[in-house]
Amino acid sequence: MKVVEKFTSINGEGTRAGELAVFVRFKGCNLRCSYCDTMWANEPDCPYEEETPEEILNYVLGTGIRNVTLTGGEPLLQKDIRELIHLLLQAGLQVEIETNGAVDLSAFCEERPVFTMDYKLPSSGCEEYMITENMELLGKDDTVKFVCGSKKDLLKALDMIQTYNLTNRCHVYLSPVFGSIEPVQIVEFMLKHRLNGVRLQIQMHKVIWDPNERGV
Ligand SMILES: C[S@@+](CC[C@H](N)C(=O)[O-])C[C@H]1O[C@@H](n2cnc3c(N)ncnc32)[C@H](O)[C@@H]1O
Ligand SMILES: Nc1nc2[nH]cc(C(=O)O)c2c(=O)[nH]1
Ligand code: SF4
Ligand SMILES: [Mg+2]
Repeated sequence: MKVVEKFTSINGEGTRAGELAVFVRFKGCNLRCSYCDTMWANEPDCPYEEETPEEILNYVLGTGIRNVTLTGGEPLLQKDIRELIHLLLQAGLQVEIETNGAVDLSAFCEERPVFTMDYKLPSSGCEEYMITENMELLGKDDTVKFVCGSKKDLLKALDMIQTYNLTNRCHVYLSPVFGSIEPVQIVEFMLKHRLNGVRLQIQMHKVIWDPNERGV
């Protein structure tokens, strides 16, 4: 598996935000979002370590931390990702996958990690690649995250939340594209549309550390 970084931190996003977590970031992505904060990991010449699922499991176990986030890049494109998920779950770890909404989740639903799935909005430039059938596969422990950079993005997120009845299906987060929309604009939008059951999320690691810092 192509690993570009592994580190321990607090999870800055998602339902376990604020809890300790181990991160494994994989190389490569099938999208190119306008705002991507880890584009470096997607570049063909990005250095990586080739690691087996067993080696990754041993690293994770060695940290003594029980939450594991697999991210990237797009983690679900790694050839051995199912084997890795299997090993981590078997070890009793809490496994979260950050995925981009452009990979069919049906292949990953037997042995079930927690999915934090983006729905890429218009300002990402990648909305056309969204597999909306994935919405039907999500359950109460999963999350749909809308990373919003504009008013148009917010309106599209509202439309998707209503169309797929998302707040009754899973967790729903609105998160600003870091630095390009004021969080207060999202709060005002939530108030205006009475978005009960939806949460604003700010990436905590970008507040705690330099926003461009890697490995945190
Ligand atoms: C870097 S991606 C990796 C996982 C997967 N490729 C995806 O897009 O979900 C992890 C999360 O960071 C979010 N993200 C990336 N760049 C961001 C930015 N500039 N501001 C806020 N969130 C960002 C993505 O939308 C995604 O939810
Ligand atoms: N601290 C911290 N929390 C995170 N949660 C999701 C991350 C990601 O890049 O997917 C991330 C990250 O890069 N750092
Ligand atoms: S899908 Fe994720 S990793 Fe890929 S370009 Fe978009 S934000 Fe970056
Ligand atoms: Mg990140």
